Amino acid sequence: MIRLEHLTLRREDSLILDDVSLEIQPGENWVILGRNGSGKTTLLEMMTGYLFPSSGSVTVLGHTYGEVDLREVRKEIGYIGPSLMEKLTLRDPVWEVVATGAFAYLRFYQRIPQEVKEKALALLEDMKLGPLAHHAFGSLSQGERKKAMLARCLMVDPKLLIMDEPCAGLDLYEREKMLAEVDKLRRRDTGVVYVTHHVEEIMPLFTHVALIHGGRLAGAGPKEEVLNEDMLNRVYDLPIALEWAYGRPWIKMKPGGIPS
Ligand SMILES: Nc1ncnc2c1ncn2[C@@H]1O[C@H](COP(=O)(O)OP(=O)(O)OP(=O)(O)O)[C@@H](O)[C@H]1O
Repeated sequence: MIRLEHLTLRREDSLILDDVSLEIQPGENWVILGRNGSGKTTLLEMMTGYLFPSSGSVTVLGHTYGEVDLREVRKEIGYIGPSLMEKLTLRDPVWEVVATGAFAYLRFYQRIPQEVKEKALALLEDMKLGPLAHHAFGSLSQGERKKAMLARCLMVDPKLLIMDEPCAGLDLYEREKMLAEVDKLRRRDTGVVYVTHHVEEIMPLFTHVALIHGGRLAGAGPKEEVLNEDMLNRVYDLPIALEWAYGRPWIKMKPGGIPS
């Protein structure tokens, strides 16, 4: 589904990505985990074709970037990230913001087909946002906006869904509601790539983890293999205790990590 081969990105004197290779097969759902500034967003932007590597190649859904019309590839990819959220019109009704996903528009300037409206309303209903469908998008809480963004992506039944920290800024309750919706993606034939800082967001839906550290892949593979205390201690430079419960990994901090 995605093949990244020897990706390197240089900016001025720094190496932002350093020889990253990763293969994501159909049926796998991946989390990209790493500290601030480790290169996670850069990697996602290469998968969506918004950024090109200094060297290496990116193949997504069978298309090698640089050889295809990226607009065509993007029709098959859903994306949730901070940059898109900022562009949406806050006074538009929620259902209309969701419906724009059918055409990859930011706003409608023409009549919206009835079947598109019905699909948007059904997706909102499924996410328990039905009662808010006719409210202004800007009146929603942060968590409700994120769920509406997910509904917007699902308007086209994407083959691949790329999510950049969708739970950032959410309180515990809103985060868990969002994660429950993310986990429901198991019912669909959509591959998911999900960037986060937080180990506990790795829901049962996810099969694989890539740990990125200083622009290099520190580990990549089935989540139970990659997520171990040695690896986390190394990447986060903290004495971390890891536990699996309810199908999710959780971390606890052992004392003595940060010098006082
Ligand atoms: N255009 C640029 N020019 C120079 N440096 C850049 C540029 N874009 C990103 N960087 C640097 O590359 C590194 C990786 O950035 P990136 O946004 O991919 O990290 P991240 O893992 O997503 O971080 P965070 O978790 O904080 O969002 C950072 O050190 C950042 O400052």
